[in-house]
Amino acid sequence: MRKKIVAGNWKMNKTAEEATALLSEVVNMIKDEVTGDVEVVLCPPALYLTTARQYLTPGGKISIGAQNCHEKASGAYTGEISAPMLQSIGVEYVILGHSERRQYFEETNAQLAEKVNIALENNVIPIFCCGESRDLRENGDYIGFVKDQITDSLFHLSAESFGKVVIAYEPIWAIGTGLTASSAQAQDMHFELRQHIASQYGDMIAQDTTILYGGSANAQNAAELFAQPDVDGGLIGGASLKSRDFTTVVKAAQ
Ligand SMILES: O=C(CO)COP(=O)(O)O
Repeated sequence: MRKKIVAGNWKMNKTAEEATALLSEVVNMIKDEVTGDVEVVLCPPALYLTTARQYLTPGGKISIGAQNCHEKASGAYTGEISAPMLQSIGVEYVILGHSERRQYFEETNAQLAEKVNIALENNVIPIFCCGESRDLRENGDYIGFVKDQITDSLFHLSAESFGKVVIAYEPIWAIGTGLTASSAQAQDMHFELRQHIASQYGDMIAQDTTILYGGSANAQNAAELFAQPDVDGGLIGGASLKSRDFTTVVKAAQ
């Protein structure tokens, strides 16, 4: 049985004081209200990862994730953060290949393959993001495009390593726009991606791969999205910045 996961990507939001308040609210609400089998991954800005760690109880439902890491283990890369550093402070996950990083920081599929490698070498689980633009959705082979992102950045992995990766399908046109993919659109793409994974790694691994949906998922639409057979949870942006909304989304996945 594959894992259900709801991850909150805070992006570049919250001062230290605000972050601490949100962490404490979210941790308490999840502890009190979420009884089912769903893993929660909080991905605050890197500056607050150590603080986030201190709020978690060992063996609990909540893990922490970074929003990015560098493809090298260490060195003269001013301003960057490496996978060994993340591991050394107890970070379990790292978001890689978010469309904002692809767009604003020109991350390529080949570079992301290196980031995936170094994360896995350091026991940090990649949450690998993929997704098409609006233009591609309307005018092109958007399914092929997203499959290629997965092929180019992940299909060099051994079956054992691939089995650790979490995929997040985030159509760019749905991110921060309020334009959620319909549950049918999400299901169709997740089904296609699972078939694609099966073609490389076989049906067992494909069935065990957690595929999250991201893009304007919120307290109102999460239940319908997560009810789709191939949607295994969500990667949540805006709605992860409010403790009540985020907890409602998490509950929708249990
Ligand atoms: O990019 C996202 C999560 O990584 C989605 O953001 P929104 O939920 O704000 O659309």
